[in-house]
Amino acid sequence: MYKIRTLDNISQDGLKLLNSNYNITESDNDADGILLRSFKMHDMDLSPSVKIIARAGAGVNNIPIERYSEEGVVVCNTPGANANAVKELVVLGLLLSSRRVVEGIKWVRTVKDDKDVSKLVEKEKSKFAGQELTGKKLGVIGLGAIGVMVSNIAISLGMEVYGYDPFISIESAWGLSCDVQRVLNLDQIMTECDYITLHVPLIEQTKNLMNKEKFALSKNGIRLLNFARGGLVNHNDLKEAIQNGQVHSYVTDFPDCDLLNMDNVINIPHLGASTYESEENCAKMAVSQTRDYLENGNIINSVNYPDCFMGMSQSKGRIAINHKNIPNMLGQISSILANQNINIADMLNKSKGDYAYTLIDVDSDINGNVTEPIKAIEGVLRVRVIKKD
Ligand SMILES: NC(=O)C1=CN([C@@H]2O[C@H](COP(=O)(O)OP(=O)(O)OC[C@H]3O[C@@H](n4cnc5c(N)ncnc54)[C@H](O)[C@@H]3O)[C@@H](O)[C@H]2O)C=CC1
Ligand SMILES: O=C(O)C(=O)COP(=O)(O)O
Repeated sequence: MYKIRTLDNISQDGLKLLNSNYNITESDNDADGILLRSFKMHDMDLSPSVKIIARAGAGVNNIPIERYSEEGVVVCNTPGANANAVKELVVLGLLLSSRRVVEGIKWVRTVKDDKDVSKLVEKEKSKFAGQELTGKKLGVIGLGAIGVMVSNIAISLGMEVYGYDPFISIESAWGLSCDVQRVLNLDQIMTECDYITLHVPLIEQTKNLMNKEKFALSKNGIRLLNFARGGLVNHNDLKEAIQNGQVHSYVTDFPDCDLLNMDNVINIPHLGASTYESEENCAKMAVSQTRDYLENGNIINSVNYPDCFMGMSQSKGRIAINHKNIPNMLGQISSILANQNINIADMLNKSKGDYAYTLIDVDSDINGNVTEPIKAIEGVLRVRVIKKD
């Protein structure tokens, strides 16, 4: 029986995929796997029972990945599962920053008791005139699952799209419309574009990516959209850029006290991924990845350990070892197996950065004579025996 802890609301359609071998636990002390969305885990010490953390979503800046990696815990996310939902909200963001609909709706509420609303509307509507998207230049920073979709839909809206991503994946490059213009440095996006939208992860290198220096390069009156993370934008610098007219409007999915009452800031309460479809997609992926890891040792969409897939074990037993990516690990593991006269039927060893994973199918039962010496190897972080059903 496996125990799963949920730290956020996870779609029931996903949780339904947990079969009768699974229980949801309320306790922090006995979970095998954790499912979460944006819950901040930085202050959370994990119980040694936890083997996998699945983020039903894309961003993993709410998880202390390095610390958990050292504990041999696999952290995975669900790439692309909520991208369409975010793309659609970005389209709304482009429109909200162009057409003064928000102010218009607020104003209409103030005149709702007026006897001749329609006459008043026609008289006052010029106050809320805006601009069109067609023909404007859009800079897309980050061309991953979301950035590609946003770029492509902006092309169909008639925008001129400039894309910047020095680390673009082959898959994203294939998915990107050939009408998107490739930009090799961020400054070009700043100088060329009327609209800029951010789709990069929040990591050390992207913190305050939008700052005083960047705003100083921009045209007057740009529209900045942030559906990625608040920390990508330096809020003090943004305030100044709004005050001096460089930024006409800022549409963000990450409201912050500093900006709540500012005109020209449209705050959305982190709704990018909040559609039934996206919540279901993310939860289903997160649950199935969690199950595959717990039941078969397969790693899918991990952000800290290498992806490894050997299907279901057809052998007598399977042993899964999370370890540091250092020399002679395989040599030491296989000699322990050899000493116990255990034959290796199949094996996979892969690494990702400082960490590695070894999955071995063996033709004999695995017991403490094997697992204890493997655990004692320097650099081994976790050893798990997975039995065939
Ligand atoms: N508002 C919301 O509800 C949601 C927000 N997000 C945020 O959006 C971010 C992006 O999501 P996805 O597109 O699904 O992720 P992704 O991993 O598919 O794409 C991220 C892209 O950013 C690029 N990148 C990384 N560092 C860069 C840099 N310094 N400059 C330019 N490009 C860089 C990567 O090469 C990659 O192509 C997430 O990390 C998350 O923070 C994601 C989903 C929902
Ligand atoms: O997937 C992401 O990165 C998101 O920001 C979505 O967050 P949520 O699952 O809506 O709490």
